[in-house]
Amino acid sequence: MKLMVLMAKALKTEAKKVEEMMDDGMQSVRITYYPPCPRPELVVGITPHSDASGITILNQVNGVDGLKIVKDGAWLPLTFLPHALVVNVGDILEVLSNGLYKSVEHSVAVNSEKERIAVGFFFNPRFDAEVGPATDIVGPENPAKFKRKGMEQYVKDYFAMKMEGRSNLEHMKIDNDGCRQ
Ligand SMILES: O=C(O)CCC(=O)C(=O)O
Ligand SMILES: [Fe+2]
Repeated sequence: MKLMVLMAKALKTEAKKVEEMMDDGMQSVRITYYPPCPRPELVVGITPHSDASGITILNQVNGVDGLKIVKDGAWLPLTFLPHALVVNVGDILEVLSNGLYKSVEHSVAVNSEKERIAVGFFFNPRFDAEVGPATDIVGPENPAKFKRKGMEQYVKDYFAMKMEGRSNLEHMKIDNDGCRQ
């Protein structure tokens, strides 16, 4: 929550609004177990996606790497620093910032010898909040790039979609000509 509010402050948006949006928000945890595979190049641990969340905090519990992110259009394997957590920008923060923060596309490769265990904590707005660009940063100078919808609808739409690249975010985009899709 604090992190999300600080990131919002950096956008010069009203932090109080973000605080209200996230207060008592939906939080979830995903624990993923990646069994070793002798031919890791033939399998994927998790297919490429961006998280639908505001932010995600990842704890790579047993120190086995595997996370990859897209940076400057290319896949980059990550090494977690010992005892460090990784913080990912999710789709909601990209929408809220009207595209200033970019949600990170990521995937996970499996290890040929070792199992991998990771725990992801997903921080989201409250169910009755609205997901959309912060109203105080959009205007004629910075037209909204994303649609607005209630968090409940956003979650329903997300689960109705295949987890594939940044498809969730594409869904939220407003047409280039400014028309709502
Ligand atoms: O295993 C990881 O490090 C990442 C897992 C992940 O991307 C997710 O649960 O959304
Ligand atoms: Fe993820």
